[in-house]
Parts: sequence; C-alpha cells; structure tokens
Amino acid sequence: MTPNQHALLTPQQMTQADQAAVVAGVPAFRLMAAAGNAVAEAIRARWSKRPVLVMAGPGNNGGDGFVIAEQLRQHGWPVTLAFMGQIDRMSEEAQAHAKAWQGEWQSLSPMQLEGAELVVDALFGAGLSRLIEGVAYEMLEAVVQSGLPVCAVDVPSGLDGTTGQALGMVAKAELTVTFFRKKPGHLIWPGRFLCGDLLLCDIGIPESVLKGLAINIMENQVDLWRQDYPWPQQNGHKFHRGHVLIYGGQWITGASRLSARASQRVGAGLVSLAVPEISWPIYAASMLSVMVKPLGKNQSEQAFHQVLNDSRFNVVVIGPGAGLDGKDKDRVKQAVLGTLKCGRACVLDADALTAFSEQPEVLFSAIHGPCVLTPHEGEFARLFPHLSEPSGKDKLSRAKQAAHETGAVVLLKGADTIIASPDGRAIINTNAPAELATGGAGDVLAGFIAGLLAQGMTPFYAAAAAAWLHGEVANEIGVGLIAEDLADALPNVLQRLKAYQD
Ligand SMILES: NC(=O)C1=CN([C@@H]2O[C@H](COP(=O)(O)OP(=O)(O)OC[C@H]3O[C@@H](n4cnc5c(N)ncnc54)[C@H](O)[C@@H]3O)[C@@H](O)[C@H]2O)[C@@H](O)CC1
Ligand SMILES: Nc1ncnc2c1ncn2[C@@H]1O[C@H](COP(=O)(O)OP(=O)(O)O)[C@@H](O)[C@H]1O
Ligand SMILES: [K+]
Repeated sequence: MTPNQHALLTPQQMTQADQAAVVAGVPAFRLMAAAGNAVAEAIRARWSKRPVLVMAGPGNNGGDGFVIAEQLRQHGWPVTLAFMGQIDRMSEEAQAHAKAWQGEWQSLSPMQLEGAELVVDALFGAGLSRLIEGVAYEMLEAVVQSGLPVCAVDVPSGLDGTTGQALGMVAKAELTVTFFRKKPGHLIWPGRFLCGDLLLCDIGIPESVLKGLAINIMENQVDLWRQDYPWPQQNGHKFHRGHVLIYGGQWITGASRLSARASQRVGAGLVSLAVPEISWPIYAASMLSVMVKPLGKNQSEQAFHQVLNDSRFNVVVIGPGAGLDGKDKDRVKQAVLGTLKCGRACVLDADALTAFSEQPEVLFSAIHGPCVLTPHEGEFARLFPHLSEPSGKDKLSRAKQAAHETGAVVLLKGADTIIASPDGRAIINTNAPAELATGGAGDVLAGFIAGLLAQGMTPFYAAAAAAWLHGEVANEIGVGLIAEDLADALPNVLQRLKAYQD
C-alpha cells in the first residue's frame, strides 16, 4: 500500500513522524504553534465567543492547550486555563508556549467548570500510556456530567489512538481536531463515536516523513483500489468477467439469491447457483440471468464436488442460507473443503463459518489459496474464541490476528468493518450507515466481494472495494433500506465511481 492521505498512523508512528519532521528542519515549536492555532481556528469557526475552560496536561497535548488558550484570549474569549503537571518537566517547545500564555493558570479541578460554556480537552493525546485515574479521572467525569460541549485536541483524553478503546474515563467530544494523519482509534468504535466530528489539519509536517514509517493501516477510500477496479473492457466478453458459483441452501433460499444478484450487479460475467433438487423450482422460477443447477436427487455431501469439476467457475461463495440442520452441516463442510482443496478463490460467510465452530482448525488448515472470510462478531467468536470480544483485545488486532492465523483475508463486519490481510495490512471502512444493520445485507456484501474477485481483483482489494460500495449504496438508499434494494442501487454508485475515475 502506498502511503497517502488515507494512511492511518498509530500514536507511536505519529511521534516518529513528528521527530522526522524536526529532523527535516521544521522546528517542534512551530509544529506545536500550528497545531494549537488550527484548533483555535476550528473552535472560532464552530462556536460563538463564550467562556472557555482549557484543560492542559503534562505533555505536548497540554502544550497545544497553552497555544489554544492564548489564541482564543487574543481573540477576546474569556479563557480559564486548568493545568495538570509541572511546567519545568515539559518539552522545550511546550515550556516556551506555556510561557507565551499571557493569562493565569490554576491546578486542574472540577470547580473550574463553573461558568464555562465550552471545554477544550488538551489533557492527553498520543502519549497516553495508562488508565486515566486520580484528578484527571475526576475532572473528565465532571466534564461528562456537566454536559458541556467539548473540543478534543488530537484525541479525546483517555482514548487509545491505536485501538479506539477508552482507557479509564473519556469525555465524548463534539469536535476532535487532529493533525497530519488520522489514527485508527479515531475510526474504530467506540472511538469514532467519542471523537464526534473529526477535523484533520495540516500543521506543516512534510509528506516525506511517511516513507520512513512502516504504514500498514489505511482508511477505506476509493484511491486505495481504484487502479485495480475491473471496468468492462471494450472488446471483452462475458468469459473475461469471471464466473461465480454460489452454493444454495434447501430451506433458506433468499440469502444465496441476494448474493447471486449482487455478484451480477458488480459485474461478474456469469453467475450460477448450485441448489438442492427439491428447492430447484423455487430458485429457477425467480432467477432469469442466473443459471440454476440442481445438485442431483440424492443430494450427497459430494454432490457439490461434481459441480466444482467445471473449471470455468473461478470464484465460489458458500454460506448465505447454506443451512446447518442435520446433514446440511456436513454438506456445507464438504463443499467448503472441496472448494479449498481445488484451490478455487472463495468467499466463506455465515453458515460456512459456523459449520466449523467445533473444529475451526480443520477449516484453517485447508486454506491455501485466495480466500475471504466475512464473519460478523458472532461468527468470529465461534471461529476464534481466543480472540473474541471478552478477550479484551481490540477489533483491529483481532481481525489482523485472525488473518495471520488463517492465511485468509478476514473482513470483520460492523459499523467499523475491518479488512485484514495475512501480510499484516488492514483497511478500516468508514462509510457504512446504520441502515445496513438489516437481515441479508451481509449476503449482498459476500456477492459483491465474489463478483470483484471473479473479475480479477485481489482478495484484499475486492473485500475493501465491496465494503465501500456496500456502504455507498446504503447511503444512497438511506432510511427504509432492505437488503433487496442494495444490489439494484449499485449501478448509480458505479456510474459515479466511473465518472470520478475517467
Ligand atoms: N505528532 C505531532 O505531529 C504533533 C503533536 N502534538 C501534540 O503532542 C501530543 C503528544 O504529546 P506527548 O507525546 O507529550 O503526549 P501527551 O501530551 O499525550 O502526554 C504524555 C504525558 O502524559 C503522561 N501520561 C500518560 N498517560 C497518563 C495517564 N493515564 N495519567 C497521567 N499521566 C499520563 C506521560 O507520562 C507524559 O508526561 C499529541 O497528541 C498532540 O496533541 C503537537 O504539539 C504538534 C505536533
Ligand atoms: N450499525 C451498523 N452500521 C454500519 N454497518 C452495519 C451496522 N451493522 C451492520 N452493518 C453491516 O451490515 C452487514 C450485515 O451483515 P450480516 O451481519 O452478515 O447480516 P446478514 O447475515 O443478515 O446478511 C455487514 O456488512 C455489516 O458490516
Ligand atoms: K486530548
């Protein structure tokens, strides 16, 4: 991944960027001035002049706080500065800015909230290293209770910039102003919620510092995979655009049909559904351009293998509506293992994941080729009990670890879907609206991924592009969305994407 404006920096990488900028000739004093000025400007643009309490902590985040206080004072704002720390133990640049502050300062205490109409949170930023406790905890708790609007500097204090988790106590901000590049914690829940609106400001750090950082986390934006997007070629024909095979279940027939339609809409040249003979009429009657293949009268665990012998299927989707009752579960497992054995690219979702709950290692050890696993948190916990939510591990590390352990691309769903590659790269999706929390939306996503894989995108970028398109169509439809709408709303979004590309 080429580091660009969508690169996400961990707090450690941000510190390195900061140091590299200084080495490149930008004085630390000037970076801090630029950061503080950017926040003060954002505050003046958003709020009318009012009494403001600036909470400044012991590190450089506090240094920014002194700059903000002085800027607002110069613009005639009534400013109270509450400080926690020792000036003479601050960095040189923070000390210089603290001295430049023309007002008084008091030791941090909840009493200072009296009369304030806005709180600037410059207690801790990237340097937060442990749980918030003591007077900082009491202060943040009092800020929460006050209900006052908060503008956070870099991150709301107490938010872990890498994981998006709250360390102790965090006051939700209405606005968070951050510098140079976003951090993963700004985008992962609950961090995304706690930051409120996020404003990214340039403070004069040269882009060249990115080269020295091993960046492997990105926000999902079109620029990441735009070059690889498989637009139809002038002289192409349907066989150039891939053939997706989808496993259809006996009882729940809608899910795999949603996947099939999604694969078609995203451009797969051909889509086939392989279904139990008894359900064939239902499938066949409802599909026009999808080919529906019956799996034989005595549908055996091996029936799907015979279909797989046709090498024209270049991607297989198993899971949506596949079924887990009685013999269904064994059929699903056999279909998955057969697909993996013959090295077909595949998307494994829903029941194809749950079917391996008792022996996830059987699934993992069979994965050798291109494979995307698309669990929601429930399915993830069944496959990776040691990485599930109660483990205390954050979502980004859990998804990365799962990809590392399985050798598959893991797309861990949710409001902050994470796409993790076995090579350590990860993409965080940020455009999905809450309307997607509806039955069948995941089946459509699986179909989008498969359709892009079939047309030659790599599993990592196919998953990222599909997640972005999924969010974008959902935004276009808005409230009232049902899963059936998603695939049919895709053409508008694709047209816009293509126009942007051209
Ligand atoms: N990265 C950049 O490019 C720039 C960063 N700046 C600011 O600098 C900040 C980072 O500064 P620092 O690295 O000094 O870090 P912080 O200001 O976040 O805090 C570090 C200090 O807090 C203490 N501390 C950490 N966790 C604590 C806890 N739970 N309870 C009590 N004390 C705790 C540490 O011992 C240390 O003294 C950024 O967040 C940003 O606001 C800007 O000044 C300018 C440019
Ligand atoms: N609150 C939310 N905000 C944004 N996207 C969401 C939210 N909740 C769920 N989604 C997305 O909706 C889809 C739901 O998929 P899934 O849970 O597999 O449902 P189903 O199995 O019914 O299709 C996923 O892509 C998920 O990321
Ligand atoms: K802060």
